[in-house]
Amino acid sequence: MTGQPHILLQPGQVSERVILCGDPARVTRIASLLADAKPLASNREFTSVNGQFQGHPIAVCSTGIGAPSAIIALEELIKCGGRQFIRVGSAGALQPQIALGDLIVAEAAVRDDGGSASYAPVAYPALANRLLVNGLSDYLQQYLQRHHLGIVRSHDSFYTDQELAICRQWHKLGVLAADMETAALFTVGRLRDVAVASVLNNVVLYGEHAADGINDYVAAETIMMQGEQLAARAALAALCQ
Ligand SMILES: O=P(O)(O)O[C@H]1O[C@H](CO)[C@@H](O)[C@H]1O
Ligand SMILES: O=c1cc[nH]c(=O)[nH]1
Repeated sequence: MTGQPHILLQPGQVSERVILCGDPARVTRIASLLADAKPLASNREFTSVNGQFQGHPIAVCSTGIGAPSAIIALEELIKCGGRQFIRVGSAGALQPQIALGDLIVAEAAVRDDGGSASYAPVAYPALANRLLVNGLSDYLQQYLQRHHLGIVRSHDSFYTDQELAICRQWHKLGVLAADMETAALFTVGRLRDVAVASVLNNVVLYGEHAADGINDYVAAETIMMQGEQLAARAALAALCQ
C-alpha cells in the first residue's frame, strides 16, 4: 500500500500534533528539535518526519508553496491522524516596525488565495484556533521574544507587477505580514474541525520587494534562522501545552 496519493502516508501513521512548513529543508531543521526523529516519506514537495517532544508524538510535514499544495497536505494529514496543526512559515512584513527574524502569530488571515475560495465564499473568515494562538504567544512572552499578534494576508501572486501597491493597501488596513498558505490552512482546518495556527518568521522588511527580501534571506541568514528556530520551539510548546 502506498497510502495517501501525495504525502504517501497511511491512516494512523501521523501523530495528532503536526508542525507544517513550506520548505522541505525546514522539516529536517525542525526535526532536529525532536527526540527519536524518523523519516516517514518524501514525495514532490511533501517530506514528513515523526518524533517526540517532551513525551508527545509530533509529526512534521512540508506543504510546498501556495494554497493548493498546503490544502492537499492538510487534507491527507487529517486522513492519516493529524488533529492539531501549527504552520511554522516565513512571511514578508507589511508594517515597518516588524524587523527581520521577528515572529508574527496570525489570529486571522485575509483570504487572497484561490485554494480556500474553492471551499467557501471569501466572506467566510479564516480564523486561527484560539488555544494554539494563546500557547504560541504565552511561550513568546515568557521568553521575551519580539513578536506581533494580528492579521496576515495570504496570496497567490509573488511576482505580480501590482505587488507593491497591493501590499500598501493591506498595510494601510493594519495587516501585519504576507504569506501564501495561512488563510487556506485556517479555512480548510475550520471546515474539517481540526485546530490550526500559524507562526511566521519575517524574511522581508516592509517596502522591499519580496523577491529582493528572499535574496537578503541568504545574507541575513543567522538572524532569520534564529527566528525559524524560535518559531519551531514556540509551535512545539503550544502543541504540547
Ligand atoms: O517559507 P514558507 O513556509 O514556504 O512560506 C513562504 O515562503 C514561500 C514564498 O517564498 C511561500 O510558501 C510563503 O508562504
Ligand atoms: O514577502 C513575502 C515573503 C515570503 N512570503 C511571502 O508570501 N511574501
